[in-house]
Amino acid sequence: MTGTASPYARDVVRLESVRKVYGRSKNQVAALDGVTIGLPRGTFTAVMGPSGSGKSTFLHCAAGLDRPTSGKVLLDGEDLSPLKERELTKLRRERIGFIFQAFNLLPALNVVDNVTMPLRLAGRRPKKAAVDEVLERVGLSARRNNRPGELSGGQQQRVAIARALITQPAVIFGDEPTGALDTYAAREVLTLLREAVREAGQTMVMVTHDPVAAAHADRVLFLADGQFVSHLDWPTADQVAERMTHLGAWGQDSAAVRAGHGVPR
Ligand SMILES: Nc1ncnc2c1ncn2[C@@H]1O[C@H](COP(=O)(O)OP(=O)(O)OP(=O)(O)O)[C@@H](O)[C@H]1O
Repeated sequence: MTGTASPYARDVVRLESVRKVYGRSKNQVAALDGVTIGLPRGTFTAVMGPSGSGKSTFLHCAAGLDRPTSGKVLLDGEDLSPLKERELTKLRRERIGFIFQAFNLLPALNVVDNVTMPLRLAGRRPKKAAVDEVLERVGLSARRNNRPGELSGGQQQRVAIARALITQPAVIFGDEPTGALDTYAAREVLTLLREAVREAGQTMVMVTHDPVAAAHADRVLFLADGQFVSHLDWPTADQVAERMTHLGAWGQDSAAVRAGHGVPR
């Protein structure tokens, strides 16, 4: 980028005044209520917030899976709003990686074929060296011919991480990527994600309910009622948990906060 580049050029993902409204008239819900935020290249961001605060909606809008009601989403400076469905699908396939709680692997395919699926869908021939490297990175070189059903949950999620990394996407979005894993496997997966950011300059955005998972991020953003209300840089899990408690995320406070501020608009 040159000196004339936008001051936001380092943001891989940028949302500007994004609103996402579901429903009609008095049943309307502003799931995102005017969100402006930039996610810089090579950073690991966790998004937390009480149930119903808009985390999934944020992820879906930021990843081009859903269109905002108003406002803009930019990926590497490119405005997604004018893109047609086919162009969005291509962009998601080629420039965005996804990791889901439920792994979403194809059960009939072995590890290598699952990992290389995004390349083949994009009409690109997988290079053996690149596949070997990504399997090595996630510690699955010895399991390359196994099917998902023959792997543990943590190993399956590592296959999904390899599948996300192989296209060298601009950004990887994780939707509760450790939600189905035990503590040990979750820590392994988070360490891998952290390394992909630190060593390979990957940009990573993860929605999570788990303060321990969030504490692996550089920055934790807190959503409440469709707006980012605060953040913590390099927090401990305890600091994240405390902030969540203040947002009324756990226990009786949660219902009180939602009833008080009213998520529906
Ligand atoms: N398709 C939809 N139709 C109507 N309302 C929706 C739809 N999707 C989400 N909402 C509403 O938008 C708000 C935000 O939902 P969202 O799923 O983004 O929250 P969340 O923070 O991800 O919640 P959770 O932690 O429980 O998964 C909620 O009030 C929800 O009921």
